[in-house]
Amino acid sequence: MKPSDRIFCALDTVETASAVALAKKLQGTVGGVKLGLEFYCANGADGFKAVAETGMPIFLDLKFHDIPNTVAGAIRAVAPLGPKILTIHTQGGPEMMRRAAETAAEEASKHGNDKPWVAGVTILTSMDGDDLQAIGVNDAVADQVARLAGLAHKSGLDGMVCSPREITLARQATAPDFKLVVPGIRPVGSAAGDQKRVMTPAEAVTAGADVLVIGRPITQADDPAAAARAIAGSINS
Ligand SMILES: O=c1ccn([C@@H]2O[C@H](COP(=O)(O)O)[C@@H](O)[C@H]2O)c(=O)[nH]1
Repeated sequence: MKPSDRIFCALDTVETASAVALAKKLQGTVGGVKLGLEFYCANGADGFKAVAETGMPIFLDLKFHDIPNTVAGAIRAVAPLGPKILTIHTQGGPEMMRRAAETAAEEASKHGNDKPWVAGVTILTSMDGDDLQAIGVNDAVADQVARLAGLAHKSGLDGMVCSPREITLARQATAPDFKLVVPGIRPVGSAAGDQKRVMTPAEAVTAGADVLVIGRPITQADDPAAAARAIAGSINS
């Protein structure tokens, strides 16, 4: 796999036209784009379809977190769009994750699409140990991520979302082919912003990340395609 193919650029905007323009500019410099809550709440399925028309593979990052029946219904609703990756929260528990995985597989075959990877979000990369304690989780971030990783794998998910700092332990708690989707990526010199558990692109790939999710270091650059190329180059070297 080329280093650039591992990069999914987060298009966090409410404007379909900006997302489409950026997706076009990034053609050939990244493996796909990510549409998340901000974009989908503003533009819904029509916005998704407009970006999909550029030909870019799409990671639909809606982080479903609800009872099993509701999450299954949400997956049925977005499955016809044919996303390459979908996210749910692992904290919804094993039954919710099982239903999500089953539903994604059934719906993909019904609509003639490739089965999306269903990836479980563990602990958001914007959180640290103090944030976990504040919500009543007294374990260290690493221990909680390892627990959720094992649960996600046993529940039939295709992969998980974790910070680059937990890649090694996530791999140990799952399997060699379990997809590790990794935000919290900051090239040397980039502002961390609200991200608390970060590493550089090269460090994350060396540790074993399958997909690097990178937003602002690309989208806020003067030349986003050049920024994406520089990131891919840093992974290569
Ligand atoms: O734990 C998580 C889960 C998802 N994200 C998403 O990734 C991007 C990161 O964007 P940057 O601009 O590179 O910080 C963003 O869309 C988040 O919603 C995450 O950061 N952490």
